[in-house]
Amino acid sequence: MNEELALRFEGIEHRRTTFRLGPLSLDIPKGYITAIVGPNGSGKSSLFRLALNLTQPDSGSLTMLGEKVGKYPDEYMKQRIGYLSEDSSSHDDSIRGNSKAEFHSFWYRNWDVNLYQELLQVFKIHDHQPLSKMSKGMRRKFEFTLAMAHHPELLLLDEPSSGLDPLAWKSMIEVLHRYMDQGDRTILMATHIVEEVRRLADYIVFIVQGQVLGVYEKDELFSSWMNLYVSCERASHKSLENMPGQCAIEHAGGTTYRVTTDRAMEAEQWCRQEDVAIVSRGSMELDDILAVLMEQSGFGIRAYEARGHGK
Ligand SMILES: Nc1ncnc2c1ncn2[C@@H]1O[C@H](COP(=O)(O)OP(=O)(O)OP(=O)(O)O)[C@@H](O)[C@H]1O
Repeated sequence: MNEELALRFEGIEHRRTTFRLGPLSLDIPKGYITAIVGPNGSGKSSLFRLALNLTQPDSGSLTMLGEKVGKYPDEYMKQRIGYLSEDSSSHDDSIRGNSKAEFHSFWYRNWDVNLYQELLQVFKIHDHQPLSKMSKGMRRKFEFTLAMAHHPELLLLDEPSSGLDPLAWKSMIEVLHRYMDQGDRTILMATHIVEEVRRLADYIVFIVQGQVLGVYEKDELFSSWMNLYVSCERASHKSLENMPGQCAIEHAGGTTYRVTTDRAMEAEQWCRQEDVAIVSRGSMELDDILAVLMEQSGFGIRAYEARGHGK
């Protein structure tokens, strides 16, 4: 058993009529924030449902906080986890916020009424309303508050900022930073928001069509991926293909080419050696990197068209 891991997916496969997740293996380190990033329908929420034992894999095994998922009753594991699902449950619509909180206080051993009240104030929530009467953002903030208030060791957040206004989003980021400051806490979050990943994540997992494309340390990822605009007499598609980490080459006019590399430092060194002038450098955003990775793995638009589809 690895004490350093919050979650371990080992050879997990989950088949549905129109979708197959895996087979995949994935380690989520303890003490860090990991963001799962991928297009709609790629399997992010499915990973959460498997971790929470809401659905079971067809093969493989899953370990969470050192325990095999499914070995103990869910009630035991859920004491240690805070979960914010993508959608609110309609079963709770008629319940008032404070009644739901009362239920949580009874059920969770570590329920912290002071933290609960503090977060209500931070997010300006009035918990006497029925949940169905709260606005989408209000309800999201309330459910986030509930997920936090029993001091979970592990937070599973499925698109946490969905529906939040910019001020509430900032508050949420601060609350999450404060949560992590306590040490030995872990967050696994699914998100489409690039800025959220930039501000929060230590690690990034890219997932597409049920397959993990890679796990990356965030700062390393952003510093190693770059668009280099290069120019030289000899510059031709052919010679630039030898640039280290070269992932894509596009003619940008005249003798200038845009080369995408995932090994920026080595690529620049190569340019100096080969007498290729670097005209400018462009950092890459997460969605650009994901698009290139998808092309490389055969999941991208070009790869799709090359297989004779989409014409
Ligand atoms: N209850 C279900 N029954 C059958 N198929 C399902 C069910 N829930 C999800 N799926 C399918 O599983 C696939 C992955 O869905 P999932 O919700 O895990 O994706 P996601 O990455 O979280 O997407 P999004 O970014 O849109 O939230 C989709 O093709 C979806 O249609």
